[in-house]
Amino acid sequence: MKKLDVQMYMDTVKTVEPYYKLKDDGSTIDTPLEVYEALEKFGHTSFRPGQEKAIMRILSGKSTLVTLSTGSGKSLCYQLPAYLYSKREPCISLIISPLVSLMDDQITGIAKFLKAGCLHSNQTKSQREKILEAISLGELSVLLVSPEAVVAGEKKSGFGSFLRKLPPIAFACIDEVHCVSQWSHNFRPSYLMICHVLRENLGVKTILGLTATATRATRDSIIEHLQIPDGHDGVIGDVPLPENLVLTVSRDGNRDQALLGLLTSERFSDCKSIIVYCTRREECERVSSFLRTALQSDRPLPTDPSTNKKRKRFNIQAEPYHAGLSASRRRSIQNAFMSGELKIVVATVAFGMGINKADIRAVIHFNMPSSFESYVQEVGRAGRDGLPAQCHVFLDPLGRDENELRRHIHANSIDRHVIRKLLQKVFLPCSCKGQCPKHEVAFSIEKSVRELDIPEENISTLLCYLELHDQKYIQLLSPAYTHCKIISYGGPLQIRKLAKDCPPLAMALALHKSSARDDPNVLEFPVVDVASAMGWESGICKHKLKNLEWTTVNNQPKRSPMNVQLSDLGFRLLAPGNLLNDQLDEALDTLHRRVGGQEQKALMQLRAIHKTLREVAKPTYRSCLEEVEGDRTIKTKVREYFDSEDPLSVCGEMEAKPFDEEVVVKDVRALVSMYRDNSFTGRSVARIFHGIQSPNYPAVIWGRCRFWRSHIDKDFHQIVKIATREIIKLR
Ligand SMILES: Nc1ncnc2c1ncn2[C@@H]1O[C@H](COP(=O)(O)OP(=O)(O)OP(=O)(O)O)[C@@H](O)[C@H]1O
Repeated sequence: MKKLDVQMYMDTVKTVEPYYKLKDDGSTIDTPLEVYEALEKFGHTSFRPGQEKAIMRILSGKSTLVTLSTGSGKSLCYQLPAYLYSKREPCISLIISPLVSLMDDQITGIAKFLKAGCLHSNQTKSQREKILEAISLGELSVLLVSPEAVVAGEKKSGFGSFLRKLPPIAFACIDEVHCVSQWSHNFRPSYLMICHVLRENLGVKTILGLTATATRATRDSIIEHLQIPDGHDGVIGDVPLPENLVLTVSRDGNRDQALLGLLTSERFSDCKSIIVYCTRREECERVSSFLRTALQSDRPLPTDPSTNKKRKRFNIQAEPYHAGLSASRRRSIQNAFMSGELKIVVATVAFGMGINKADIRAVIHFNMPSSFESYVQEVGRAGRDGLPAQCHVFLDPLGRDENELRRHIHANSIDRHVIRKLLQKVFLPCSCKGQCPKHEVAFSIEKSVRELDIPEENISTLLCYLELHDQKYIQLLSPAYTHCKIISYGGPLQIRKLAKDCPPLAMALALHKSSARDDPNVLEFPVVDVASAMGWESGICKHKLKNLEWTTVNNQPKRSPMNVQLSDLGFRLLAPGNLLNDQLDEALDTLHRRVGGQEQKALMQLRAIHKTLREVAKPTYRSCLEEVEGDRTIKTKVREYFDSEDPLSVCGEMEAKPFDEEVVVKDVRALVSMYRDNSFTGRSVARIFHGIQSPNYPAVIWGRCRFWRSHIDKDFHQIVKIATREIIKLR
């Protein structure tokens, strides 16, 4: 929404007063009877730890962070207040959840008396319209939406427009709220903006954050984002890792055989639903077919000691699951696993986000997890029913897993000169004197991705950082088409004739005159250039231009001989054009520091978990079959990590391991001379050597090059340095 629209919208928004008043000292009142009655309505006789406090805080209008382990009953913390608020007055509670593919399932899980609906981009138009109608009729008490839908709320039409139709919002709940701070930098840029939009654009005062994993540092940053009035006192949490999980680690030389041994051992053989996590897609495929073959062999049937009868032959089916599979294949594998038909899923971490299967009995990390945060989240998918569940990590004795995970981290780092190029697209020079009111800027997403050689998501993130910067450098607008092509079937004269009544067309013609033009019947131009030359908003220009396709004959609308095509979706924003060089440098430094900081942090998180797992790992899986006293050590260490003021201090100094430069130098030269047409940078060479794909160097093509992944064991930044130096020498 634009500022003015926001103001108008905010003026019409009726705010919802807290359900209960706070005591004079700012604390919540004692829990009234009606809250217990509501609890009973949800089918429970008593609160689980943390629930009562969270519910009373939300009913008293105090923003709160709930960090409870998976399966501990976090949903009630928003469902019960939503129920009471909606009983008192017409209002809605907004639940922001990143799990778009599972929203429909989440709705099914909500008690029927609490009218809930969801809005997401995977719905058909008619499904969406039905929900919108229910919203406008005030029939819904709870609405689940994706973070993107909330942030896209500035659009006048389309997906984001529903925000204007909402009844007063009682409170908002952000699920997986750690995304605000932890991996949001590349996971979902929109998470960075949510709190801002909720507060500024939707007038939400109370926000509830839910997560299963948050270190102290993450909690600190969530407290800041949610503006929790009483800081850490407003955090309700338990120690991650439920007691029913049995955790072990081993560092077997032959992991395939060890995995097989583990699965057929007494500890795991009765587990009916198992997730095996691998880092790479290829590994998922390989391990699942290995398991299928190995587990379905005609081995003699084991005897069941209780009945003394031969047990049924293993009916194990293992299937891979990763982002490289088609959506329908992924869905059918997920469904088979959920229904219990499929026993083992060998998956990348893409599997499991929001999987709500209470009886997953085991989670095995065939490759080590990338941080304690991911570890806790991934093992937390097992044993949600509270019954014992088995978890095991295989640690590569040679540390190759760590290299593999490091690749993923480096994939998101960005060169300083690339950030500078992006800033040049954002801050276009203008001639404003004094404070610039900010101009509309739009640039093609596709072209920028190619030019900067970084994915769209990373560009969005950088733009979000600029918007959230203290200086509020820019204001992001929703993406829009940037290019206009007008084809006149009535010849060039027709274009000029219509230009008389269509100022944007006249301006396009004027601007276009100076450039060479091949076909006189065709006029092509960037819409924002025309808009800014006129001082109009590009949306209005596009509307006027699109209207050229219609004419009125005898008071009837009729197609004109013009065809107006809008194309090339672009990032769109408002930015000042007269920033001083110092300010530009500052913006550049901030972004570069932030990206570098994220990379450094992820590397340290990886190192922290690797170091700890190495300390607790048994030499082989066999030592983990019966005695599980190691379990205690792991749990203590994980808890220490989450409670520590400075959890990453366990890593010590990060030093790159020295390596033989000569080999790398030789390979850089060979690569550059082999592919002369490519304008390599130090980073693009390092990415190839580490097997990291980018928009201009996709794995499907470069994966065939002999240098792909050839130096994965060497420090990425050292390779960037060496390659940059060699490329300059070769020029
Ligand atoms: N007070 C309670 N008494 C008994 N059972 C409860 C209570 N609160 C919640 N539950 C039950 O606990 C189970 C898990 O709850 P829920 O799905 O809310 O967990 P969660 O913390 O949101 O998990 P996740 O992290 O996976 O989202 C549900 O079956 C729910 O009905």
